[in-house]
Amino acid sequence: MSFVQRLRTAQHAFASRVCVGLDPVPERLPAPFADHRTDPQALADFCIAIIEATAPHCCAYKPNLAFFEAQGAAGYAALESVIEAIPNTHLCIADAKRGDIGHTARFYARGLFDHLGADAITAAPYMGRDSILPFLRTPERGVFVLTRTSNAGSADLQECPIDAKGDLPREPVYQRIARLVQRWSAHPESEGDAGLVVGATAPEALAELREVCPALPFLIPGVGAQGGDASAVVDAAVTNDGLILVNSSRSIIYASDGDDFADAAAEAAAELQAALG
Ligand SMILES: O=C(O)c1cc(=O)[nH]c(=O)n1[C@@H]1O[C@H](COP(=O)(O)O)[C@@H](O)[C@H]1O
Repeated sequence: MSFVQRLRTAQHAFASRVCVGLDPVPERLPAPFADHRTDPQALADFCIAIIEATAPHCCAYKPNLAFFEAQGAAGYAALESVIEAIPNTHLCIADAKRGDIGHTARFYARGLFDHLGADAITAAPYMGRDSILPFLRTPERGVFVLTRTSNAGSADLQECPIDAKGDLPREPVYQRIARLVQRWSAHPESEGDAGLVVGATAPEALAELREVCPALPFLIPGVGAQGGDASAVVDAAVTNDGLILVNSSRSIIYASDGDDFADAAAEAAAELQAALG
């Protein structure tokens, strides 16, 4: 089954468009971990408790590799056990933000898909088609390409106009990225699915990109801690064909710093699930 079909199935099964972001910061681990916050095993135990509590309210998890790699080899082992704990009914998006020449990208793909077992990954488009296509050569997997990101500096490059080229119009860089991702997705060598990463903090860009790419799945971070509005996201980006997967990390996993952290995370995930309809 294709990545998009699997995502659709998971979204139906849990009636949820929520992706829970797993971005564990040792200093922020809740009270039950107070005595061993710097132990990478605590990162794993915390994330696994979050997964168990939030599973009924979400369809996917997005571990961001940075938070695990920061702990070295033991942190990477923690990441492996966290990914293993994600139920088969849910998808795993490895937030790795890769982007390198094709030869190297093939090995990134191998590590993330074959070794870690991610269902999809995130990648940066700066190096163009041969940096993305290797991720699309794996059947049943997905790659979400950074298109219009949620952060303060996103406009520095992404909103710059870019000249017309061939049948591509003059347009802002983020729209060009979307058009190119659509082409890469339809490339004869592509066996996986491509999608866009579009921040919830720019709902007008979300709506524009939905016009450009009516059927690509969108991974949408930026609700919760970054202030994006869930209902604006739904208005801008939901269509019959185009799935949205809305990620929130801090507002769910740190909903409480007490003994009730897992219940509080479940409640925060359920609230986002309800807000996304
Ligand atoms: O690729 C991403 O997931 C991503 C893209 C983007 O434009 N903005 C963004 O915040 N992210 C990631 O999404 C997560 C957002 O975390 P919270 O702000 O805590 O919900 C982090 O892991 C970010 O690295």
